[in-house]
Amino acid sequence: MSADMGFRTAPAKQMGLRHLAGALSYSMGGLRRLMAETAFRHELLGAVAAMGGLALAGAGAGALVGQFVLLCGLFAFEAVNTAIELLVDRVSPEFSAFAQQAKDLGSFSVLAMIVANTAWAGLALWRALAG
Ligand SMILES: Nc1ncnc2c1ncn2[C@@H]1O[C@H](COP(=O)(O)OP(=O)(O)OP(=O)(O)O)[C@@H](O)[C@H]1O
Repeated sequence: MSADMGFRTAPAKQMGLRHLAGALSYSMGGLRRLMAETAFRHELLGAVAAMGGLALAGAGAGALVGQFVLLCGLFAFEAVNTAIELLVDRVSPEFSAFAQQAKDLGSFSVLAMIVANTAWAGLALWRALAG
């Protein structure tokens, strides 16, 4: 059986700090998988531009933290959307209304976060430059 097919045995359950270290390591695996997505790499570039632009414009700590939190939300939604796409492609490789709706809903969740990030960045930049 191949590891690529997802047939590996699940690791044994850990407790305490080992559980925390395991969870961190699984999350880093998710991040590595997310880096393979073009959309996520574009969002990372946008994140650097937004945080860098706000810092250069002299935005306050509140504006920077707000942007950071919204960017974390965007990355989280992108990760969940990618997971949905993987599951849908596995469950319904053929055309189906279920697959289309599931993917389009995931896609909309990412779009909503992009709009929220853009609105925050625009307002914070305007306030920093005007004030
Ligand atoms: N199995 C399917 N059945 C029906 N519609 C699908 C199916 N797979 C994808 N679609 C639809 O086709 C469109 C494009 O989907 P696709 O997954 O290719 O999006 P994408 O953003 O290009 O994906 P990727 O993240 O791979 O670049 C979407 O509207 C999606 O809902």
